[in-house]
Amino acid sequence: MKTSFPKEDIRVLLLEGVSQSAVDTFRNAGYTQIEYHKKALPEAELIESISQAHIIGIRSRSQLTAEVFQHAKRLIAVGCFCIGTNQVDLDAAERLGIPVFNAPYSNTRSVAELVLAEAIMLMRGIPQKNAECHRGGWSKSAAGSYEVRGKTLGVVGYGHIGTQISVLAEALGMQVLFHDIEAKLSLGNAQPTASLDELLQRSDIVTLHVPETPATRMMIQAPQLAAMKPGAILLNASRGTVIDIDALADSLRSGHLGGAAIDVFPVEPKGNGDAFVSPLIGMDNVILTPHIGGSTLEAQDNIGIEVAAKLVRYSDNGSTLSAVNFPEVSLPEHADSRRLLHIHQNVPGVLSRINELFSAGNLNINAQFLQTRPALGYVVIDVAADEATTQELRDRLSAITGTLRTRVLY
Ligand SMILES: NC(=O)c1ccc[n+]([C@@H]2O[C@H](COP(=O)([O-])OP(=O)(O)OC[C@H]3O[C@@H](n4cnc5c(N)ncnc54)[C@H](O)[C@@H]3O)[C@@H](O)[C@H]2O)c1
Ligand SMILES: O=C(O)CC[C@@H](O)C(=O)O
Repeated sequence: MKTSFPKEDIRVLLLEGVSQSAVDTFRNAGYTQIEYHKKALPEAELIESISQAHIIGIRSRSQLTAEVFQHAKRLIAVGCFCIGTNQVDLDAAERLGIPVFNAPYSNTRSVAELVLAEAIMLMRGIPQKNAECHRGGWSKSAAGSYEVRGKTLGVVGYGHIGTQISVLAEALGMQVLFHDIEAKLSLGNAQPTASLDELLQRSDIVTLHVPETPATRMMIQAPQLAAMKPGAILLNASRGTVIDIDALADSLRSGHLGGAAIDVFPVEPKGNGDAFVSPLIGMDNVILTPHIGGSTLEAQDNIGIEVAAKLVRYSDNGSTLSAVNFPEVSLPEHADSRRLLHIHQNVPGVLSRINELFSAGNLNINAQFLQTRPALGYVVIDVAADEATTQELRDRLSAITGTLRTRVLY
């Protein structure tokens, strides 16, 4: 479809080595200006690049702060090629009328598989045995080595990842407890606990699958670690801010916890080759991985397609379905129509002023869809008008008080 702003002029900035499938999705949709970086950019470079970009795609390392958004004068949309969106100031993006998209499901199975594999490895003491063999040692013994069958797994955050782990763990013969702030339907025989503390006290293995929020920051500190069973195992593939990492190192050093597998850290290197620093380095009973819980080729390939397709859809047709910070609107295309987008502060009277413009011009609206959030309204309008009239309408729509952005799509 011919868009009013030529696709070849739309600049797409892709950072952090997002999958080639994202690049292919943009190219197949007619987007040719794609700037691709394997790493996250340092802030000054990010600001420079984002000031030219219409669309940006990131993973978990690029911090899109309110300050960065101030420089993003041309930006129309953000794609997080991952689940977490804590690296983006979603409110700042909303205030500027910029929708943010993510991939809420595509890597969840990969995380679930890794976590269960780590649970089994740690229960057998394999990380220690592996390290000893590499040092030329030999310690053939069953001491401290257990099956996971019959053990209790505590899942904190019973969402897309937590529930999959729960089902797979039951298939291995484990008992599953879970704790969530929302009421959740138990899958299989999993049981909710009355509190986080109860889960910590009753579980042999605890695995964390909460998002980064003010409530989950430092959710696991020294008292929570002390509440866990002696010899218990802690797994974290959620966000590095959820655990007090120094307290975890102390607990492991004291021998209270039996082991840990940590994929996410309070401070992570910006890219491959940069130094990794952690108080957990050198502990044989700790599996350390470089934030790769969701990094399988299958997951990254699917994420690339999913998020790029959402960005293309928004850019081509205005659909904001599944945006995480924006009113969700999707309107089928109408033959013989031109499509206008109007993003505005959600204050009374904007829609009536919009519609007054159309009736004053004696213009027929073929379709209209409005959706609001507390701070923001988004209306998509299909109008029977020629190109010049539509552009003129756009100028008038832009002058309505409270307008944040307007676009003529086609
Ligand atoms: N290591 C990786 O590579 C990797 C990959 C994917 C996701 N993640 C992280 O894992 C997190 C979880 O992913 P998901 O797909 O399961 O998300 P989800 O949104 O489906 O599930 C999160 C669950 O946590 C619950 N929750 C929120 N705050 C809570 C609190 N204070 N106490 C208890 N429960 C709380 C929610 O109600 C929800 O059920 C993501 O937000 C992301 O940060 C990491
Ligand atoms: O790919 C990444 O950088 C982040 C992966 C994961 O933490 C997510 O939130 O999906």
